Amino acid sequence: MEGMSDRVRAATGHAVALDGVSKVYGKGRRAVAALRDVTVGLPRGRFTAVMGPSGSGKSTFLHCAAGLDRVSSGKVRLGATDLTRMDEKRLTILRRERIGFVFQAFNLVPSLTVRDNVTLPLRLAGARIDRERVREILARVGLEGRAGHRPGELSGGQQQRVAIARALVADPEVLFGDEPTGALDTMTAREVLTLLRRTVDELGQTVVMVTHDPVAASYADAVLFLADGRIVDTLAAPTAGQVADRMTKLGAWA
Ligand SMILES: Nc1ncnc2c1ncn2[C@@H]1O[C@H](COP(=O)(O)OP(=O)(O)OP(=O)(O)O)[C@@H](O)[C@H]1O
Repeated sequence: MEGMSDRVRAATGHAVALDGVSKVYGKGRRAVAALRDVTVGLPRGRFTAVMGPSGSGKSTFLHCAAGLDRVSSGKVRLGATDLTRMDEKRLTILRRERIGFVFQAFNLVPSLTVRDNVTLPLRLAGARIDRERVREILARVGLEGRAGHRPGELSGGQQQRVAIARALVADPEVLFGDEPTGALDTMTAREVLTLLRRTVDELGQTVVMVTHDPVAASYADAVLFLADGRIVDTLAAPTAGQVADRMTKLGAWA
């Protein structure tokens, strides 16, 4: 019965929900509150961007939401699963099976081919590798014909697309991106953002992305604005101009 209600919940609502989440780094006089009582739901099948001035808590938010970092208080739920009650071992398995992560620095294994980089999470999990699915994912990210190449033989944009394929291969409930276009030139960044947008529109993927770039944020369905560890604003159907205005009001470019 519990499985049934999980599935009903899974069909709608929030892929990830934070409830009264605070995160404090360090102790005593050196303590830094990176998140302060954050309550928010990240809608399933949507693309959410997270913005805010430097040091506002964006990376901390992403890491807490993805189970990469522990919260100090409050709850984080992935679907119906409370991450804050899990031990390290179960969290590691959960991240591997249910979460995808894309970083600014791609984080590919240089000695492995594109195909082996993409299938690495499956092999680590001891899961069966469906060759047809791997082919399909490589085609989706525009890297058919590159499966045998190594990362060093690819452009930055292509390497990030390998990282996206690797993040998608286990069919994660949420794909998190921490400045995924931060190391790319404008044109290449657009290609990567278009790819992320298509995974939402065509696959129903949930995507949550931290960015500094108002144009990147404009690819999302909604933007959350953080300042000093709190969510201070949201914007639906954002344009780059609107996002830049809000960031200016937050003093982000000062
Ligand atoms: N490991 C840590 N130890 C101590 N303080 C930390 C740690 N990580 C982050 N902080 C502090 O927490 C606050 C939020 O940091 P966070 O990296 O989440 O911000 P951000 O919005 O992602 O910043 P940026 O845009 O500059 O990357 C900052 O004041 C930062 O100095």
